[in-house]
Amino acid sequence: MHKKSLDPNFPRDFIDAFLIKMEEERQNGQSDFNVGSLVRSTVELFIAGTGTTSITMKFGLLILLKYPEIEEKVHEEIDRVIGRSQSPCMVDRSQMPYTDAVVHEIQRYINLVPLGLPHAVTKDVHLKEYLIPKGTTIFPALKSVLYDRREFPNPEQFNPGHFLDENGAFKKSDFFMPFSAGKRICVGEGLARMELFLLLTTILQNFTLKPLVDPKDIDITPVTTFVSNAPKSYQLCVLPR
Ligand code: HEM
Repeated sequence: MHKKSLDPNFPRDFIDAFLIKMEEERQNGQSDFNVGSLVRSTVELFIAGTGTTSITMKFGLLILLKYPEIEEKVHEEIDRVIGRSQSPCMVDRSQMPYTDAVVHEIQRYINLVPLGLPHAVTKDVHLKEYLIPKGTTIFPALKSVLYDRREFPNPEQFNPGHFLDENGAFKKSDFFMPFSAGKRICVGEGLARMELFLLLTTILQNFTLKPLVDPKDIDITPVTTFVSNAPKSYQLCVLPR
C-alpha cells in the first residue's frame, strides 16, 4: 500500500522514508535498507512502542488503586490546573508537579525493562578492578539506579515524594533511567513520557478508580519475566466523576 501511493517529495511516515532510502541505495549491494530490515524495524517499533506504555499504564492504575490518597491528590491537581471541561495537554505538566512526580514514581517503581537491552563492549574496558574484554555482552541492570537507596530513601516503597522537594516542586533525578542511558537510550522516550502523562490525566480527569478488593490486599509487586516487569492481573472498576 505504501509503495503504491509513495510520493518521494512528501514522505508521510517512517515506512515512506525507509522506502525512499531503499530506492536511493538500490545500486549498493551492501545496503542495510531492504524489505527485510524494513519489516523488522517496523515490527520492532510497534512492539517497543505499544507494549511498554500500556504495561506502564496498567501498572500505574493498579498502584493508584492501592493508594487512593495519591489518586485523590492527582484529582485535586487536575481540577485546579486543567479543570473538567478542557482536555489535558503537555503544557499543563509544568504546573502539575505532583502528577509529574506520580508518573516518574510509577516508572521508577515498576522498573519496566529490568535488564535494558543487551549491548556489546566495542573495546577492552577497565571498570574498577575488572577487565571487560571486547565483545562481552552487557545487560545494564537498571534497578541499580532506580532503587538506589541514597537517591530514593526506602526504594521498595511507592512514594511520589521521591520526585518532590520540601516545597512540593518537582525534583529531577539523574537516577531516573527507566529508558536506559547513553547513545542507545530508548528512542521513544519523549513520546512515551507524553503518552503516559496525557493518558493518566485524561483517565483521572473523567473517572475515579474503584478497587474490587480492599486496597491493603492489593499486591503491587512486579511479576518479573526476563524482558520486562508486569503487574499481576487484576480487575478494576471506573466511576464517572
Ligand atoms: C514506558 C515506555 C518505555 C520504556 C520504559 C522504554 C524503555 C526502553 C529501554 C530500557 C530501552 C533499551 C535502551 C538500551 O539499549 O540501552 C529501549 C529501547 C528502545 N525503545 Fe523504548 N521504552 C518505552 C517506550 C518506547 C516507545 C513509545 C517507543 C517507540 C515509539 C520505543 C522504542 C524503542 C526502540 C526502537 C528501542 C531500541 C533503540 C536502539 O536500540 O537504539 N520505546 N526502550
